[in-house]
Amino acid sequence: MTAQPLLPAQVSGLTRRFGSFIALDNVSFSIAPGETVALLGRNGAGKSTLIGCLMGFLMADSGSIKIFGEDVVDLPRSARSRTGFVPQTMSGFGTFRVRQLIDYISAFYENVSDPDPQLMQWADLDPNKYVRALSGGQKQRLAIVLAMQHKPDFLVLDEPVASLDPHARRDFMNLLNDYRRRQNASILISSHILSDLERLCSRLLFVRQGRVVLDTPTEIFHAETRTLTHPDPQRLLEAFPADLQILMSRPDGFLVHGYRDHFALPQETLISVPDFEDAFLEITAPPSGDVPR
Ligand SMILES: Nc1ncnc2c1ncn2[C@@H]1O[C@H](COP(=O)(O)OP(=O)(O)OP(=O)(O)O)[C@@H](O)[C@H]1O
Repeated sequence: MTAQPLLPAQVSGLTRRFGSFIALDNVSFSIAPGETVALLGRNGAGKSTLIGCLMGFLMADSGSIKIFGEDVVDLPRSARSRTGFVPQTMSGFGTFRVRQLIDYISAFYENVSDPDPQLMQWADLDPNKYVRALSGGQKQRLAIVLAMQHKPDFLVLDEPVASLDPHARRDFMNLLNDYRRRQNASILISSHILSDLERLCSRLLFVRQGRVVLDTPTEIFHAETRTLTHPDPQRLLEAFPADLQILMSRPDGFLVHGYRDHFALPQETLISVPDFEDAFLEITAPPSGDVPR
C-alpha cells in the first residue's frame, strides 16, 4: 500500500479576531498536492489574515492549521522549507544589493544552488542595484524570486501582481503555471485580477466577511453556477432541490451553485451562465439579509 502524500495545507475551524472584530470565522478547507487555489474576496474580506495565519505570522484564536501534516504553531524547518511566501508588499532589506539579498535568503535553505535561470530571466533585475533603489514592481519581482528560488512545493502569494506591469504580470502567470506543472507544486494565490485566477486556478475559494461562502473546483463552478430568473421568484424557490446552493437572491431570481440540466423548474424560468466577474461581484457582496436560506 502506498502512503498518501501529506496535504500542503489543512485548515479547520479557523477563527481570528482583532479585538471584538471577527476577521475569520470558522474557516475550513484543505489544499491537495498539485492544486492551484484562488482566494477571492473584496477588500477586507479576510484574505491576508487567512494567509498570515497559514504562514504562521498570525496566531489563530481557535481552530487548527496543518502544513504538510505539521501544526503551523510549531512548524519544523523541514516543513517550512517546503513553503514559499510572496507578501503583498516587500519592505526592509533596503541596504542589500539584489544579488546579496538573494544569496542571503538562499543560505537559509538547503539545496539552493544558483537561482532558476527562467525565474531570473523573468525577474530581469540588476543584481548590483540596492533594494531601496528598486521600483515597486521590481521589489515585487524580487519578492517573487526570494519566495521561489528554493523551489517550494507549496507557494502562497498575497496579491503578487498588483504592482506588476501587464507584460510582467502575464509572463509571471505563465511562469507560475509552468512552475506548478514542473514541480507538481500547490499554490494558494489571492488577487483582484479575476481573469488571471480564472485561467490559472483549478479551485476557487470565495471569502465574504471572514467566511468561506463557496469552495469549488473551477470546472464545477463553470458547469454548475447559473443565474435563474422567473416572474415569480417565490415559485422558483419552491421548486429548488434541497441541495441547490443559493449564492445570492435578487428581485427577479437567484444566483445558484449546484445547478444540473435535469432539474424540473417552473415554465418561464430563464437560465443563464453568469460572467465570472458578475458572479464574483454577487458572491462576495455583503449579504443584504434577504438570502432565504
Ligand atoms: N492588525 C489588525 N488590527 C485590526 N483589524 C485588522 C488588522 N488586520 C486586519 N484587520 C481587519 O480584518 C479584516 C480583514 O483584513 P484583511 O487584510 O485580511 O483583508 P483582505 O481580504 O486581505 O483585504 P484586501 O483585499 O484589501 O487586501 C479587515 O476588516 C481589516 O480591517
